[in-house]
Amino acid sequence: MAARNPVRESRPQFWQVAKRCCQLAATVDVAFFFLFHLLGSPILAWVNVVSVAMYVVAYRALGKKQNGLAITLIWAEVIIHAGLGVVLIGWESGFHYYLLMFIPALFVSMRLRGAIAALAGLWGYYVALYLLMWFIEPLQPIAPGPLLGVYLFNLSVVFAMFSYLSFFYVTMVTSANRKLRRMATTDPLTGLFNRRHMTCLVEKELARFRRNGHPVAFLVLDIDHFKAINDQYGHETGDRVLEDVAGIIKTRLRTQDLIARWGGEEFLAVLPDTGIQSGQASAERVREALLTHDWLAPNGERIDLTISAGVSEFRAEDDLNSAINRADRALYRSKELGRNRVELEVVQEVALQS
Ligand SMILES: Nc1nc2c(ncn2[C@@H]2O[C@H](COP(=O)(O)OP(=O)(O)OP(=O)(O)O)[C@@H](O)[C@H]2O)c(=O)[nH]1
Repeated sequence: MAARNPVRESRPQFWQVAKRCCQLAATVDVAFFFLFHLLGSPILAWVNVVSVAMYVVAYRALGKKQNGLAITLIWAEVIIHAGLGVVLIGWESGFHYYLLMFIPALFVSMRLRGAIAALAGLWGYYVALYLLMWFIEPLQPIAPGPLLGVYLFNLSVVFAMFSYLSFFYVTMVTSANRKLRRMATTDPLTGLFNRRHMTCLVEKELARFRRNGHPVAFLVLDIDHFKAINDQYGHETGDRVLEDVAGIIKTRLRTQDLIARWGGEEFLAVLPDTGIQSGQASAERVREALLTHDWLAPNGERIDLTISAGVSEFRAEDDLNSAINRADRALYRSKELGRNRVELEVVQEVALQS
């Protein structure tokens, strides 16, 4: 049943909270069982035994992902229990507050149209109960003192449950936002910035560069013969290599450096406050770290992994693309000159100077 309902399947945290609520509600009902015996209201006392049984079944149903059955049981329990509580000992018992707990839960557990229909039904039931108690006296009234105690107890439980639900909603929304932001800005495999986000970040960095004139170095790093690694050891090993390469690049550069997965096996690093010579030194550091790392395939074979890199420095007349293009040209030269090396884009600079 649950598998056919994408709304229910898409909010697993809600169903975790529903399980907790079942535990909490069952505990409260056990307390009520003894309380109403003491207060001389046996019907309400025994209602709690049925309630606990319903919560146990609902809890187990949630565990088996039978969410439809669970929500039906929880609904039935609260509606009957709240109704009986009000009819037997009066509106002043505060049992009706439990009905209000459904309002936020409805919107999380149902599609909008269903939630609105259920909300209208809930409102009708709540109002009908209220009006009924205008015309009839409670069927099993209890003394004013205990009635006040029951009211305060119910009010406190509803306060606690609302707080818990509100805390849950805020936590869920915050974590969903964080996840969305991460998905929108990072590459899932390596955890580095993705190309789109990197472009935004670098544009900001370059605006800063234009203001204060500090140098910015661009490093384009590309794994050599990566296709052969994939072909020989499989795509999964290729993925693991990419993750590890990203990790090593990160550790070898500074925290303020911006690093992205720019293409399949190509990485872009933008180093603020770094001239072309320092950029070259950083690229060399990365290249050596990757060269000396022990790259082992799952079968224990050693993988020979090297990278080639091209380095350029941002110039006042550049835009993002022209600076990257120069680093790319240097990278091509590294590949042409035999790979496993770092080249600078000096051609254009010489041309401009002459
Ligand atoms: N495992 C894995 N492979 C990828 C991924 N993205 C791109 N590739 C592979 O990277 C390889 C890149 O191959 P090429 O562009 O020929 O480059 P190369 O083999 O590294 O050769 P050179 O760059 O010339 O040294 C291709 O086989 C892609 O399938 C990825 O996310 N995971």
